[in-house]
Amino acid sequence: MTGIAPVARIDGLAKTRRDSERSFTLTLPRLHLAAGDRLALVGASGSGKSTLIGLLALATSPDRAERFDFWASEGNRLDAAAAWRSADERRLTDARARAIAYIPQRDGLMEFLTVAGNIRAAAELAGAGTGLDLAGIVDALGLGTLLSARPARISGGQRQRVAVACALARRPRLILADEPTAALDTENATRVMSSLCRLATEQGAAIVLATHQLALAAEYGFSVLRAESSRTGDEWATIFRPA
Ligand SMILES: Nc1ncnc2c1ncn2[C@@H]1O[C@H](COP(=O)(O)OP(=O)(O)OP(=O)(O)O)[C@@H](O)[C@H]1O
Repeated sequence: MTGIAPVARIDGLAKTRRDSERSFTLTLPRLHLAAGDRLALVGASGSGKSTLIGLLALATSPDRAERFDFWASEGNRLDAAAAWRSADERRLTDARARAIAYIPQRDGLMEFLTVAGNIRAAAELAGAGTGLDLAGIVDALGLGTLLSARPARISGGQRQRVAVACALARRPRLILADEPTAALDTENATRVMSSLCRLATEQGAAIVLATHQLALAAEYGFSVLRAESSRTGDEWATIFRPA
């Protein structure tokens, strides 16, 4: 994956999680992402996709990172490996808030705000409210008639499109999506994926998508990092490698 504007360059990343019964180690030898890239993380349940999303979100600290550079804007490189080593929470939080949007499996909307209120709140929280083309995003996602509705009154597919609108309204450089279409039927999954991909491309954002739906990811031109998992006794391990 190469491109003009880098978003993340990660080499030699590792993270171990332990509980009383077992340990799980995730290794990511290399991931270089540029603006406009589309990458799918594919693997069985428990193989570490969500853990990797947390690492990419600058939310989970790596145990080892030979290199972990993140560009919150063009020309503005954060050495996240150094920031984690020195516990520089402020710089990590700032980059995360400004440049990374997250779409969960179920939408995470604020029930007490209307659809329009949710989208505006997402933009304001990321400091992206000024000059936001709210109408363009709303039109592209077919949400025009729903703006004054509360989330409880709209369907699962519509809610997920609002979640995509919230992510895009933040004008992120990196969109992390954790199985965003898993709870949707085929028609709604297609609608969410096509609008997400088209608008992210227009904005120049990279997308990283955790998914079991390899066919859907292939259809939208995602390259694939596959989880290769192994087990020795109570030690589990996954390496994410290009498929
Ligand atoms: N906070 C934690 N403490 C200890 N182990 C954890 C923690 N979170 C996750 N794990 C373990 O890490 C491994 C990877 O979990 P993760 O949720 O990243 O997988 P996943 O591929 O996203 O799974 P799914 O597709 O089911 O969401 C699992 O074995 C899980 O038990």
